[in-house]
Amino acid sequence: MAKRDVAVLISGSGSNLQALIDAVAADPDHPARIRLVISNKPGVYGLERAAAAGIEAVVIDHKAFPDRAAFDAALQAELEARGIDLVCLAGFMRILTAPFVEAWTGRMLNIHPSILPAFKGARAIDDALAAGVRITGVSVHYVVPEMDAGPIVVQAAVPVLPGDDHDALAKRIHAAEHRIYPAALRWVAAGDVRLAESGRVEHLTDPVAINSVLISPPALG
Ligand SMILES: Nc1nc2c(c(=O)[nH]1)N[C@@H](CN(C=O)c1ccc(C(=O)N[C@@H](CCC(=O)O)C(=O)O)cc1)CN2
Ligand SMILES: NCC(=O)N[C@@H]1O[C@H](COP(=O)([O-])[O-])[C@@H](O)[C@H]1O
Repeated sequence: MAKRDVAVLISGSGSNLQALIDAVAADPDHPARIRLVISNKPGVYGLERAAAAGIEAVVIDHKAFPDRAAFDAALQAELEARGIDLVCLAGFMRILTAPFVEAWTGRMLNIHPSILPAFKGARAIDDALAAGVRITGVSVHYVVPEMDAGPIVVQAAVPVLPGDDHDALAKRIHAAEHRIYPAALRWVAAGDVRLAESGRVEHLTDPVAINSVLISPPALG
């Protein structure tokens, strides 16, 4: 089966990008290959991670465009030029326009630091802390025009511990993200998980096997 050509879109540190890079590099038979990294911000550490992995990286600075549609058109041109057929948003912090997202229906994933639909948006970890929940988590979902409303591929629970501040919870959240995003990429790239015409996510592999591996929260602390 031909490998899926993947682009990873970032805006910052790129720890999820690194988790995807490491997972793909660890398996010569991985169904995906990361061909391109795109950042909407210059100078971010994720670009150094791409360079260290020998992956082509480009900056498409959203501030250089008059509006979202123009920025998204530049993204689309870059993705088409390189024959990308699967996009992973990994800490990519720009809301994308509906025409762009609809062109990638079923072929664009996002990692979000909450158990969606709870705590949508750019401040999910702080919002969970402010809400006083004892359990939060992480979600991988297909991207749809409505922000963080796409069909769920997989979720994992992450406990909120007494005394947690943003950094303590973020560390635990990231550890869970770095486990479930590589798993989700493998399943989608292999065709074990797909978005049906109905809008439902179909797990062609035994969903119990998938979810039982991933629900267990990471080690506490
Ligand atoms: N059309 C969609 N675009 C994006 C989605 C989506 O589901 N549909 N997911 C986001 C990722 N995301 C949460 O997971 C998210 C990222 C950024 C924001 C946001 O408010 N961005 C602001 C700028 C914030 C900043 O620059 O720090 C904005 O775009 O004006 C909300 C949710 C990616 N895109
Ligand atoms: N709403 C989107 C959002 O909050 N995304 C979050 O940004 C972080 C990026 O970290 P990284 O750059 O180290 O991968 C991740 O925790 C990701 O879930």
